[in-house]
Amino acid sequence: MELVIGSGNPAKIAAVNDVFTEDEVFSRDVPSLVSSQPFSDEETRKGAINRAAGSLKANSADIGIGLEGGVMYVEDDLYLCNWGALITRDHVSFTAAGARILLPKEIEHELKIGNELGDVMDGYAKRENVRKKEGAVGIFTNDRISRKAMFAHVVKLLHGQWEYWQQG
Ligand SMILES: O=P(O)(O)OP(=O)(O)OP(=O)(O)OC[C@H]1O[C@@H](n2cnc3c(O)ncnc32)[C@H](O)[C@@H]1O
Ligand SMILES: [Mg+2]
Repeated sequence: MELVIGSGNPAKIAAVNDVFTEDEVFSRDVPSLVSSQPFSDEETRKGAINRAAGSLKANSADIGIGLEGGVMYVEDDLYLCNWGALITRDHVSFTAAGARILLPKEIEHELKIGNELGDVMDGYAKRENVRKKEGAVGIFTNDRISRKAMFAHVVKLLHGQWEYWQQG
């Protein structure tokens, strides 16, 4: 089977490869059609769905996958949130959300003034390309859960739902 992931981000591509080990995985950097820093569950989920749909248009694969990172408020606290979508060539779609962790107030401030989390994290952690490697989730969990591992969990949720649906 052929899959296409709607991102050029290596952490996202590796997450799909980790779960769909028997399949051929392509990647296409397609637009999420939401803001570059989604600020709610709704917007982040929509970005994942748009990327899955867009990747199927850009490639002839059987399945398109979209993974999107964002942030969302619970009362006054800002959390990292993550969403995934899997869409088949026949337009059957599945969605799932990943881990959430609380972000420090200083990160919240940077995002509120318009900075993207990926850029903020590089400055905060004094590392480079955090978004393509351990991610904010890796930094704030002391490298125990990487961005790839977190997204692999989302992809597993998608894979499982699709398998369950296939069994009728
Ligand atoms: O190439 P794409 O697929 O767009 O990869 P991306 O790293 O930009 O990832 P998203 O668009 O899904 O994430 C939206 C924003 O949130 C940032 N972000 C989300 N989760 C992150 C994480 O765990 N670590 C670092 N940045 C993160 C990301 O860099 C963007 O600024
Ligand atoms: Mg992005």
